[in-house]
Amino acid sequence: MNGTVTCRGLVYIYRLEGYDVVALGGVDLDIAPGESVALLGPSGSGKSTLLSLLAGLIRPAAGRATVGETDLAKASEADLARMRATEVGVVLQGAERNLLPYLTAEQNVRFAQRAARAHGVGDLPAPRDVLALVGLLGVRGRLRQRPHELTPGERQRLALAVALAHKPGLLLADEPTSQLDSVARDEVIAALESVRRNGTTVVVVTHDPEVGAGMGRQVTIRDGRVGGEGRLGEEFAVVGRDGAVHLPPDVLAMLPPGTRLRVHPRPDGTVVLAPAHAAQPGSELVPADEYEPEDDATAYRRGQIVPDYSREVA
Ligand SMILES: Nc1ncnc2c1ncn2[C@@H]1O[C@H](COP(=O)(O)OP(=O)(O)OP(=O)(O)O)[C@@H](O)[C@H]1O
Repeated sequence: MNGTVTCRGLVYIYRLEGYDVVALGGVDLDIAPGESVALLGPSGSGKSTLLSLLAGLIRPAAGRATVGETDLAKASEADLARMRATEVGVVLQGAERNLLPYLTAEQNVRFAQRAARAHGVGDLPAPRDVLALVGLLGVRGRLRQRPHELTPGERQRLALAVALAHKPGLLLADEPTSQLDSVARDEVIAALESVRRNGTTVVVVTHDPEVGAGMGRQVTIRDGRVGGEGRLGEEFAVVGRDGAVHLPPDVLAMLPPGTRLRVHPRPDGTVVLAPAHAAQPGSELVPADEYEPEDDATAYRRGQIVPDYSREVA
């Protein structure tokens, strides 16, 4: 069990006939063992592509990514197969795609352990323990039922159990709550939390803010890069390796693309971005040594100041 993820300038390009789609344009991301992270962001921003890369299903076009000890750019196909069989558990979108319909819940988990066993992993957990971890043990004899006999929420938790059958250090789940009602969704969130408490790193792609809130950290992917982060209820913009910052949508509405900004570092470690068009003759920004945060309201009304962005982003 390790579960560490490191991405540096990670790029992925879909090469289509006649043109390329740059799905990831330089992702920098660190995930520590035992963290739970939600990947959020608009449709098409690159979340699923990032998940597929971390799962070793596709290869980076450039940049670096490691999962545990495996360098995803340099690893051989055999290394990647080993990583998938022993270190990473993947839940594809749509519970059914992860399950064999003719096997019972318990048999599905046992079957999923075969690849790890083939790679020499001996101390695999009992399927019942894995099912207990996701809250499926003792639910009306669910162990002996087949996927179609389970409720949608139970089916999704069985898909989690199958991905966890070989006790991976990292669980990757793509939209694990899509098409679930709120009760089933909350059960999946609780199962993911139980998995994290058990020591597994959890990375979930989701559109659901409730799922995002249920994870310890929220990472927003925009245009193929990490655009922002949330931790403990606080929102942060993230400075990219090229110095670019994705402004939150409400600030972007005030500062549309192409706006010229004056950038004023402040002694207190904050930075003020002032649109060039807002500066009136004789209304210079408050000098750094006289700057007080309560001046913001006045300066804001003059259109001279926009929200501060801490340089000390997490
Ligand atoms: N197989 C593919 N072939 C070509 N382009 C693709 C393929 N898969 C994804 N893309 C493109 O790559 C970009 C990122 O897609 P991706 O599916 O990773 O985004 P996403 O954030 O997961 O979107 P969604 O939330 O809608 O699932 C998009 O422009 C998408 O159209």
